Amino acid sequence: MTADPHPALELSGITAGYERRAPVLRDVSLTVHGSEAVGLLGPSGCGKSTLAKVAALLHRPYAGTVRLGGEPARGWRHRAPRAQRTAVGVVFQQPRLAADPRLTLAALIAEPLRATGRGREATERVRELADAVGLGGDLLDRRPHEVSDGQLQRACVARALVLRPRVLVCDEMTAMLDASTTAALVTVVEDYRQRSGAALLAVGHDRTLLERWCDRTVELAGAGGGTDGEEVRSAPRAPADTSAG
Ligand SMILES: Nc1ncnc2c1ncn2[C@@H]1O[C@H](COP(=O)(O)OP(=O)(O)OP(=O)(O)O)[C@@H](O)[C@H]1O
Repeated sequence: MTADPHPALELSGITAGYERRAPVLRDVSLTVHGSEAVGLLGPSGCGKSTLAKVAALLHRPYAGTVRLGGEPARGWRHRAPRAQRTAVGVVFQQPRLAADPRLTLAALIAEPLRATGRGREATERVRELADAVGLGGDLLDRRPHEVSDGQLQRACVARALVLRPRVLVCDEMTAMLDASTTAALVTVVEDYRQRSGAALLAVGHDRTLLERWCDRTVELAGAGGGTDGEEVRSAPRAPADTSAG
């Protein structure tokens, strides 16, 4: 790949952990260029989700730098500047933990627009995204407890795309889904990326899926007490096919 002075996402020397305990990640670096899809693999507990949260500005590392489009992160969680927070869309593994149970699916998808003063765009954008993720009938009017996990995850993917992020972080997005919902949601993300040129960091355990889906995969090591260094293994993409099975 030619030199890219402003990669979509650049993690440099990230050392991160929880409550000042021993770091889970030590000096991990990873760059995802615009339009690139990178799959992040590694054993359970090695820190993949921690790195995903750091990338999404949701977890402050002990040390290291996150750059979005070349700009260093200027805060974490709600203290991150709006322009940086909204540049990253995130989908988590468990939609029930991520979704406010009081909101209808329509309100859930629209909420980032309303929170950024763009509520007027909500009706059209929700309709557009609901079509894309396959939420039809009265599903948009239901609350999370009235829909299946797969339907709720479809809404969470739509929500992650609603502000047209430059970077998407999908943390085990498909781990709870059946093969056809997995294939549908991967297609939605890929359609969005092809149209927008957004970068993707996809965390998962399903090596076959990530190697088909992504341009390359990287592997965090992990054994005992944290991940050191960066790309332990990097595999090229298998022939294009985003189906799960
Ligand atoms: N909120 C937290 N507080 C304290 N420790 C945490 C917290 N979240 C994760 N950890 C610990 O950090 C380490 C890395 O967790 P993380 O979820 O990043 O790993 P992972 O590679 O995504 O695992 P998995 O593949 O099982 O989802 C684990 O030892 C975990 O117990």
